[in-house]
Amino acid sequence: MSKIIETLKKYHWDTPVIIAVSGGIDSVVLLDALYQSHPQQTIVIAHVNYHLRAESDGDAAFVAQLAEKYQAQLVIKDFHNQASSGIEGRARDFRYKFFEELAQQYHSQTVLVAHHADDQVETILLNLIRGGQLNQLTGMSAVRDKVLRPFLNYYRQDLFDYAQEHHLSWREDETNFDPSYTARNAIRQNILPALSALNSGAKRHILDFANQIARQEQLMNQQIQLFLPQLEEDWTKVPEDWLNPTLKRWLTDKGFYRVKNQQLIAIDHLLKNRQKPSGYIDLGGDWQFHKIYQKICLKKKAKKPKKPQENLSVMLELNQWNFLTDKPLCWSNQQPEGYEHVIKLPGLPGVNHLFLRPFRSADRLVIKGGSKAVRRVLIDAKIPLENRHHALVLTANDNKILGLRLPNGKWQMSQDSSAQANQDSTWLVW
Ligand SMILES: Nc1ncnc2c1ncn2[C@@H]1O[C@H](COP(=O)(O)OP(=O)(O)OP(=O)(O)O)[C@@H](O)[C@H]1O
Repeated sequence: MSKIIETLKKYHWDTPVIIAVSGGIDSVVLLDALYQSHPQQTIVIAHVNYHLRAESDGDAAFVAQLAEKYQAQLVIKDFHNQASSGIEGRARDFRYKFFEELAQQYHSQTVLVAHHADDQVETILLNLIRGGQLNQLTGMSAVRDKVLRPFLNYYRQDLFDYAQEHHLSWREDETNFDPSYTARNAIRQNILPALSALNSGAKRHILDFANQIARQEQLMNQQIQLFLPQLEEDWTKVPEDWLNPTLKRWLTDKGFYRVKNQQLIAIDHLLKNRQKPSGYIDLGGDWQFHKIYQKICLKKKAKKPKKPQENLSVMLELNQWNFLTDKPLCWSNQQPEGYEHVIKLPGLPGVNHLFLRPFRSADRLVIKGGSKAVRRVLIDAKIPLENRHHALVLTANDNKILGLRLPNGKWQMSQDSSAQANQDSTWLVW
């Protein structure tokens, strides 16, 4: 019995099985071998008529004949291309979406496609020259969701031999032979033959490398799984060499499959930059990667925050409640009782009003033995960059800063030793 049939016999599928048949030699061989190896299996043939070549309708008619020959059900879906570029990708997406719909409709867990070892080598080389992530060099997976590729260990020649031996006929796609048509064709027609002339084992060696990479990836993944919880809890706990691969996995787990190398490098720089305890990197779309001290997270790009007008200050009048902050705030000269939060202010003789306004870059708080820039206070209090503009300073007149209200609602007061708390004391309450 043919090795190919033996290979298929090893699979046990629930019925029905969906098989993607283009009418080309690969899928014709797969269909025949499926039929021979699983004679009791209910087979559903899925075919997409792309209407891209003059022969497209002929292909569909040929596939209909195959359905009769193998007593299979047949579903043909028409693809009407409206775009002028990116047809290949669009056609592929359309095809896999169609397969998934069919699988649901027929309650099937299995969609067979006939990619073989030569397709795999071409895919690996294509990915290699396009650039991207190392794991793309492992090529197509033998199983992904419901899609199964049982021929990845067989070369085109093996399928050709099978077709000859079993007197099969198939449709030829002339565009497959035109190297100017796609990069894949150029690899198939020119580059792989040239590589094989240099070393007859070239294709096998490329596949071997891909398998080794896949195994390394597996090992890396096992280790990365252990680091993922640490990354979320406190990224500085992840050993430096593992940070980048763990981040990559974290991003893909969150649905970011197409993060570019440049972006990963930028993220790496941001994390290691001690001068910048918080910051972000654009990931494309509306998303950003954020570092906030030891935490990392993904955030939707904030709509440009309205920068508070720096000169906008709110006057606090004695014993009047003010609603500028999330909890109403009052400056009072009456001994406060029963308030959750009270701050005692030094006597301010002759002062009838206080002001609350967004901080300015030159603002400084008085501390023991000197002063400290409000900007620095915010950094030391680990207020993320994007929240800092919510900080408010309390002033008696424009220059004398009594205190700072942090965006997290906490206060830091100036420690002005010249100002005595006395019977003229006032209080801030909220
Ligand atoms: N028109 C089609 N209708 C149904 N199945 C198809 C069609 N074209 C291709 N397939 C399935 O996809 C397999 C791969 O086909 P082919 O190598 O032509 O596609 P490709 O465009 O290189 O594929 P991919 O984009 O999936 O790598 C075929 O063996 C077949 O199982």
